[in-house]
Amino acid sequence: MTLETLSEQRCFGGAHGVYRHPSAACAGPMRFSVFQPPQVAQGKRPVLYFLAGLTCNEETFMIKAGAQRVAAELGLILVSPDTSPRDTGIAGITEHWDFGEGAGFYLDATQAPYASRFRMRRYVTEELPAIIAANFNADSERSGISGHSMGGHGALTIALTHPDRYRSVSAFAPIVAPTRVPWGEKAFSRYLGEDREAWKNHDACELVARQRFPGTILIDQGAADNYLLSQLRPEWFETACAQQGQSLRLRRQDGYDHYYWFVQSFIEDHLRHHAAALA
Ligand SMILES: N[C@@H](CCC(=O)N[C@@H](CSC=O)C(=O)NCC(=O)O)C(=O)O
Repeated sequence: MTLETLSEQRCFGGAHGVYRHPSAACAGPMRFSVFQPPQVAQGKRPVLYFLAGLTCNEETFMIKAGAQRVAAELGLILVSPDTSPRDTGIAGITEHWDFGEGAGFYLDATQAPYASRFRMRRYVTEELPAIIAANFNADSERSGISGHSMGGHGALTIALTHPDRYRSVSAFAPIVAPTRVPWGEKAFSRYLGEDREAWKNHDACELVARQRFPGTILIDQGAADNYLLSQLRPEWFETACAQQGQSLRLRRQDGYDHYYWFVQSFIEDHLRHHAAALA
């Protein structure tokens, strides 16, 4: 596998880079970004994967969240993948902002014509970690995962499915029950077909009822989020966690909306949450 460096720049004593590589999972080129803290010069460091939301790409989190200063202090490597394969050539795939390119929902599509390219679950959980381990000074045994909105859904569902691979999880304004809200219903019916039982494997409320994550899940949610009632419904996850005995720290932040002004206001707490679990 060849890893192509698209850019690499010094940042808080470490480096920020954007990379491209041929992906077996997504059957085409994929891009991701990495912040390496200065401590990678001394040895392997823990890794935090951050999954961005609808319409975002591999640079959104790195440019807008302002995470690098504290990640440099904590010695955390940050990795943010693109939100879907690109230039797939699938008919109509760029016509919607909440489905298709830029909206991969961190699952492996089972339906034609999407199944051949939209395999973001395999990409994020298998292919990308192997690339990070092979090319960066990363301690793969100490990996955490976080995300925003669609990416919060990705972080929660991936951590709840693979608690053996991720030692910490957090989310900003996550879609916690995609099987019951319009964004999820639209994407899942296309990527996964009409069998709603299969959808449940990608729904954090359903997954937490099956098995607990061995650690506290941290979620921040803006109380003035325009998507709160229509798409997010954190109280449904709060109830599911309470029923399962899952440790959850859900913080409702007065006056904050859905966007990266909100994410950048609380990213430090999330980085410290992960660093403590990955120490
Ligand atoms: N239709 C709009 C809105 C897209 C949008 O709100 N994207 C959010 C994530 S929503 C859930 O996954 C986002 O993170 N936007 C980037 C940002 O910088 O805030 C559009 O097309 O822009």
